[in-house]
Amino acid sequence: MSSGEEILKTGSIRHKRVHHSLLRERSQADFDPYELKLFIFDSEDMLKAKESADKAIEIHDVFRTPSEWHSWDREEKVRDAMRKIYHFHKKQKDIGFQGLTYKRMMVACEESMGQVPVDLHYYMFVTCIKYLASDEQKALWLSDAKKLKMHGCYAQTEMGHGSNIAGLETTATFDRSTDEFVIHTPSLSAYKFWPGELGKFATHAIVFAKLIIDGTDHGVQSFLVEIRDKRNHCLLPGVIAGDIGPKYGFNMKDNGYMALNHVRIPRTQMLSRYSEVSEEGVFTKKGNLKILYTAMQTIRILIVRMAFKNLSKGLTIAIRYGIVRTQFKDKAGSDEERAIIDYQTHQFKLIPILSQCYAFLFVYQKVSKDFSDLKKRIKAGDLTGINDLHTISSGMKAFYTWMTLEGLETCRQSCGGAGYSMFSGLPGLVQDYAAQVTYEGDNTVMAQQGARFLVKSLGKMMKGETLTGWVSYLNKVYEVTEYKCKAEKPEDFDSLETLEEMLVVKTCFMVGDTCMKMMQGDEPMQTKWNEMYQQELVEMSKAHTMLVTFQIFRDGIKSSWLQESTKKHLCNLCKVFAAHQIYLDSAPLFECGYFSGGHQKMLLEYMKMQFKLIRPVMLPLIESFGHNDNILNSCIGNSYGDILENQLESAVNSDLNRKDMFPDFEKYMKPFYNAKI
Ligand SMILES: Cc1cc2nc3c(=O)[nH]c(=O)nc-3n(C[C@H](O)[C@H](O)[C@H](O)COP(=O)(O)OP(=O)(O)OC[C@H]3O[C@@H](n4cnc5c(N)ncnc54)[C@H](O)[C@@H]3O)c2cc1C
Repeated sequence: MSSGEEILKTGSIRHKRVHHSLLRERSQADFDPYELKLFIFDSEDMLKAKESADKAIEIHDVFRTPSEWHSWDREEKVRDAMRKIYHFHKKQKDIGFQGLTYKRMMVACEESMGQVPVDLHYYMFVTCIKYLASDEQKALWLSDAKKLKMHGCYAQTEMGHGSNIAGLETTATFDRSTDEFVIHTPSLSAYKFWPGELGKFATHAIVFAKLIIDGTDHGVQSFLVEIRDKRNHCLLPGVIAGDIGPKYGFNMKDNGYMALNHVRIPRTQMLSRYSEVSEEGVFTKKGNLKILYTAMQTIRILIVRMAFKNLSKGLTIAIRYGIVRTQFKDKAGSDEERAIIDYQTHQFKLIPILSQCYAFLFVYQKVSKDFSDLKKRIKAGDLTGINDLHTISSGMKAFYTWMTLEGLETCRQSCGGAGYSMFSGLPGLVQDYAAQVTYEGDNTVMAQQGARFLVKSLGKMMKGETLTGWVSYLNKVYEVTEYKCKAEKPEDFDSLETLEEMLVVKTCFMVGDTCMKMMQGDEPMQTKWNEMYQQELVEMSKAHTMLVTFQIFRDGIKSSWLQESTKKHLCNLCKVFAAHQIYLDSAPLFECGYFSGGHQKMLLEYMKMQFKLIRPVMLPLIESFGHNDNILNSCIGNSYGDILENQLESAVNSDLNRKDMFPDFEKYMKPFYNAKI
């Protein structure tokens, strides 16, 4: 048992006592954390929405997630999610959200509720109707979809075809005699596999299938197919569907499989904003298909948002735990153990992730704004910038989700054994997030889209065109690779201009070198892309994305309305972001002769200097993201710094402790103890 003095030092949720180290670190903020919080949530309105949602959740048990949630099976988790979304809809009018739009409430609540059985419906199905349906179709379907009278899923992936959408096998054959399409799954590899909400819930699916008219293949198109009878929720004739079973994460989601056996739908259910089939069976394309990028853009922006939301959750847990958890006495005779966050290696683990978290936040704000400007331009018929935004967001999708997954795993490891317990909340974060590197375009494939744009851009530049936008730095591609680093001591790296120069030189060298290789030799382009230089292409795509991220982060800080006292810390994080990216892979800078002996060591020393500045404000910087204890649902990352009582309580209440004796113990184990076998 602990002594009275020890007890007072610990955080305790039960006794509403905050750990003294967290109190000290919170009071250490030399900037206004509320101001930063306001900035993160973008507006007072949004922050208020979030705070109202938090309050409503506090007073309504149904929204709260108990610690036992971590050990629930799939069925319990799905039921919990259904219950939450039902009460959210039902009580939205009288639980303190008054005056806020539905969308704002939903955004404010989504994190507290976790995965619910309608998010794919809203993010994918409703978005598809908005972007792919004709005006007449929208008038028919959109309102029902928004009200959930129609619950839809997005059925693209097949067992045999994921990244290569052109290879999909499901067919939609036009039958002129009945004015219908016949949707059919011709083989095992054509089974739809993975769509979220298909397994148990969806009444409708947007099915991606090859359009066949009179034996001619017109490529993949999308079709609205009713799959379950709304009266009894049974599958309709010709539809075979179900849940795909347990997964690495996302286990509260009913990802499904589906085969369609000659299912007939009216001709008018082909989504016809960009292509259409007439009664006579004439296929026509209309509008500019590039506008379709805007549908993808909505999801990609959401993915950038999910990156900093998830990283900030993992970091809130890891930083609080790092401050409260102590190991080893530093000085002989001292009673005090050192907080693990004060070990240099611990700061090396967490501070670069904190810098990435803020970088992604600034990028999210920038691309959201660029996207809404782009949508206005598109309405006026101007598509300028659509390619640029599309390709930079492919790279962001790939590299941010990879970095976030790695960052979350690092947060988990930084909590030692406690981070291995499901009750810490960290394994669940890693597992659920892991899907993001695969869905919405596998990362390796996305990274290559970014690379393709760079190769094309360099080609244009070499033909004499002046590049603009995010690739404008490539205008000086060969000139900058002649630069030499002027740093003679660690302090010389302490300038945003110097750090940008390093990133520019590195990217130019990688892009220039790879593109040169792509231009030489007689091998077919496909061979060069897929067999000879694919790794270099992906690496240069990363370098480009990191450079653009740094630039957006830096410019965002400069142009923000934040006070200098806050900007100073964000600027330090921005410097860490750049220095860490170079430190992780400085080989290209040595290869092109920009770096010489000693520079890597100086860079390391420079990062140590930066870490000293950031360490005292790590807690207020991360707590500004405002994740409350219900959202984190972590026995080690709560706002009280209660890592002992709470951890033990979670353990005591866990599944295996509900029965004194394990089932079948008497039969299989007891005989050993009684020497009977
Ligand atoms: C949790 C989750 C939810 C999902 N939700 C949906 C949904 O709602 N609707 C839906 O339709 N689908 C959904 N999917 C499916 C998802 O979109 C696909 O898994 C994804 O497109 C990748 O396809 P695949 O699984 O067939 O992998 P593959 O394309 O077979 O890729 C396998 C591996 O091969 C590599 N690879 C593939 N092509 C190349 C290449 N050209 N060069 C180099 N490497 C390559 C990839 O990098 C990957 O490592 C979901 C998936 C998950 C995990």
